[in-house]
Amino acid sequence: MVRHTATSVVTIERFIIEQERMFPEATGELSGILYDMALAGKMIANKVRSAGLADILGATSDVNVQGEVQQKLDVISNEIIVKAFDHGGRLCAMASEEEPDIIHIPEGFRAGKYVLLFDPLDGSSNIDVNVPVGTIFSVYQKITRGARGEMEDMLQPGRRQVAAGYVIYGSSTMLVYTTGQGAHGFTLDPSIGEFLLSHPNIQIPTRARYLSVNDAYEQDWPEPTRALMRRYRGLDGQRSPLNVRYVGSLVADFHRNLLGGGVFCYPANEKAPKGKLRLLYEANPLAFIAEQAGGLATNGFGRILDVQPTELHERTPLYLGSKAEVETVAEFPLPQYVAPGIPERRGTRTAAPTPTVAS
Ligand SMILES: O=P(O)(O)OC[C@H]1O[C@](O)(COP(=O)(O)O)[C@@H](O)[C@@H]1O
Ligand SMILES: [Mg+2]
Ligand SMILES: [Mg+2]
Repeated sequence: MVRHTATSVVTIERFIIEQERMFPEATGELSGILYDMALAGKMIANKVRSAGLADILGATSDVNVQGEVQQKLDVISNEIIVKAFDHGGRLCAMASEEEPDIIHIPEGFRAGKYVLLFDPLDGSSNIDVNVPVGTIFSVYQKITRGARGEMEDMLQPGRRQVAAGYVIYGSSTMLVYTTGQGAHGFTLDPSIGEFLLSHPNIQIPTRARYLSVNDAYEQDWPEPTRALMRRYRGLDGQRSPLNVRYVGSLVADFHRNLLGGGVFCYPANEKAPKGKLRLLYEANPLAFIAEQAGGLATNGFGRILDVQPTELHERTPLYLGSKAEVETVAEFPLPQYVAPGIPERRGTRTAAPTPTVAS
């Protein structure tokens, strides 16, 4: 692998090709998917950047499968991604936060061997107030026979992802992705319209600085969760306090913690027994990035990437970020509102996930 520094002028396309060369059997289809995601990211960035000038702020009158009112930019971003991928011959199906069912490749187009799952616009509640938002994506290889993508191809444990990443639309637009060879960040240079390598081989700082949690839900948290948050705040004298930072856009909170060191938490509670965030297109892709950057991700009962999904839009409690802070979760016996979806290992309940080599 060619070694690059943050100052090398390397486009994402060139970087993807160099990574592909490490796999002589590669067909270029996965590289093509990453190109198309970079293109879709640029197109969405364009919309987000000028949102205040065009009539694309605000809500539609439609409610999505999550029961949330769709924002205009949710719908626009979803369309941009579907159009970027529905003809390329690389995918056999897609799934989106904004669509109830699998999105099949239209008849007449060659179906590829991969499936793509995505959150077209993450942090929708922040769109109208100019706070960073993002796009999150996850890619798997098809496992079923036949050309069409099936639900089984979507419901694979996160450890089987072949690629994952996100685009953050903040003070600059960045794309961070992994194919299992480290996590790498690219910054969009608007003057040339190119994503350039700016953060090669990201390593999440082991010494955490930030805690990202919405404590407006504190009254609904069970006692062990409150105790965990007291630990992070240094209130039980076991550690120095983490500084609280919460944007309310998962991508933005995760990105800060990935670069600055920290832990993001979205616990379950009686009212939300599985938390809020979606396993397939929010938790799994960021967990893959976190692990590739030396961090961890758990649902409080085990490694997020080992969860066997059962539904397309299933939710999960999420603790994600710096290794030591995520491992701390294991010290607090969180109540199990629902089965954690992780195959039981005889006699152990290990909240702290132990990353294993992808199978
Ligand atoms: O307002 P809450 O309950 O803290 O939830 C905020 C969370 O919801 C989300 O906005 C959900 O994602 P979407 O905007 O893609 O639906 C996350 O980005 C964020 O972390
Ligand atoms: Mg989201
Ligand atoms: Mg969304």
